[in-house]
Amino acid sequence: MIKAGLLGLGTVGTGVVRIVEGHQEDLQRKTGSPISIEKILVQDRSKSRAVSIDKDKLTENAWDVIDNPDIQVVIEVMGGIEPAKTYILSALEKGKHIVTANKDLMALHGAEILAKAAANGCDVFYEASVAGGIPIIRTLNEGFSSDRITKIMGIVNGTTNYILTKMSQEGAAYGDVLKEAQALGYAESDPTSDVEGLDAARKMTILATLGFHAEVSLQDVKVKGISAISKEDIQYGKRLGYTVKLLGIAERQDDHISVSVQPTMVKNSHPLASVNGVFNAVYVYGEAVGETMFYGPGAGELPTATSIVADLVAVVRNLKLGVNGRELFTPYKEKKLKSDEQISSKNFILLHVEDKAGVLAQITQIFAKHDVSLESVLQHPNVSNPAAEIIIITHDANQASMNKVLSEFESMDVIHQIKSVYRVEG
Ligand SMILES: NC(=O)C1=CN([C@@H]2O[C@H](COP(=O)(O)OP(=O)(O)OC[C@H]3O[C@@H](n4cnc5c(N)ncnc54)[C@H](OP(=O)(O)O)[C@@H]3O)[C@@H](O)[C@H]2O)C=CC1
Ligand SMILES: N[C@@H](CC=O)C(=O)O
Repeated sequence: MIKAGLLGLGTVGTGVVRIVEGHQEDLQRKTGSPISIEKILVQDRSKSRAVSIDKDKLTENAWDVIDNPDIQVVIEVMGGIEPAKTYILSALEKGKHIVTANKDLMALHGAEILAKAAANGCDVFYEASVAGGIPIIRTLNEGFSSDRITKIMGIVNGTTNYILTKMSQEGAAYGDVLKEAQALGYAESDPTSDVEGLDAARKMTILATLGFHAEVSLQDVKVKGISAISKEDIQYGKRLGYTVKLLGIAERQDDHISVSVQPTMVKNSHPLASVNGVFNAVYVYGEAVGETMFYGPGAGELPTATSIVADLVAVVRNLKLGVNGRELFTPYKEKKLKSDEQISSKNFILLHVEDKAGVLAQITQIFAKHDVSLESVLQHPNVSNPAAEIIIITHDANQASMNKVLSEFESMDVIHQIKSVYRVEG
């Protein structure tokens, strides 16, 4: 019998209990052992629970789990940095294996946790920390171990994808859809980290580190969330054949990497454009394999718990073989970040401008001056005031040139507002 301890019995913890109990027979066949959840840490034992559980298993004292000599695996699904970090490091010191869904912790302190695990011969698996039910970490570590990954592009936050889908398809108001996502258990306890892109940035830190084998830190990720996206942006995107998505984008060229999270106009023909609702997808480009994409639910009780219990199975199999602590996938390459001159993309720019002769010529001259070539220009009269809206799609342009163009636009009288600027994919 393998005994596991659970730190947390919220959305994900509840799913873990359901799967371990509901799939017990299959789990035994797959691992050769019965698996039981022995002890569960919660904040409040008196709270009613969504799953029926023997009250004696619940504790408000973390050390009942960590110091329990019968428990071999600790599953951390409480979230946050502290006290989760202290509990995980202490459990590793006691030789216990860790399964966690905590992307905040793995993005910020993954290196320290993996080093402690290596020193103690322990496993640390964190499949559920990125893209909920999609086994993307195992795919990068194992499925692509023979290839050289050059691009990882993902819709890795279910809450924002749910919000953008409802805004785009139903014209729903941002605040109402956010409340729905919270009620469905998708959003973080502080949903600001979802909508401002931080949750996605943490996940991209993890994916870029594993995909490029260099220790990418959260500070390396340029982050912009979805709170400034307007209905106008979504509508103009639609007219031109694009869907607005919050994309995490990690790229590598000649060993220089860039990682960002930003609202992006995705061409409707690109497979990421049709990933809707709480679904996530991760597009991976490998030099040898070419284009691949992995799709599935990115959040929610049972999808996330599926990944957690799969990690638990991996720990138990390793225990049987006596090989725990051998699959820690620590980075081995020096990290070199791309400069703005090396980061290149197509761009969507929406300008509010004065509607008079020669304005378009002035604008296109600025692009030409900085060597930015244009793919299309659309002018639309704004009925509410005597101005016009100009939507420009550029060809691939480097970030440094684009910054110069935008900075010149800011000082031009004929441009009333640089309304939006988005990267374009596809
Ligand atoms: N929800 C999702 O879809 C996904 C979540 N994750 C990650 O999984 C983790 C868990 O998320 P989720 O289940 O949604 O979180 P919840 O807020 O639903 O649950 C947290 C659980 O941890 C317990 N807990 C929290 N802090 C403490 C503490 N200091 N001491 C004791 N117990 C504590 C709570 O106890 P009590 O019940 O008594 O309040 C609760 O049972 C997070 O790291 C999250 O980022 C990852 C992928 C998807
Ligand atoms: N809040 C997250 C939950 C999963 O990581 C999301 O919405 O994707």
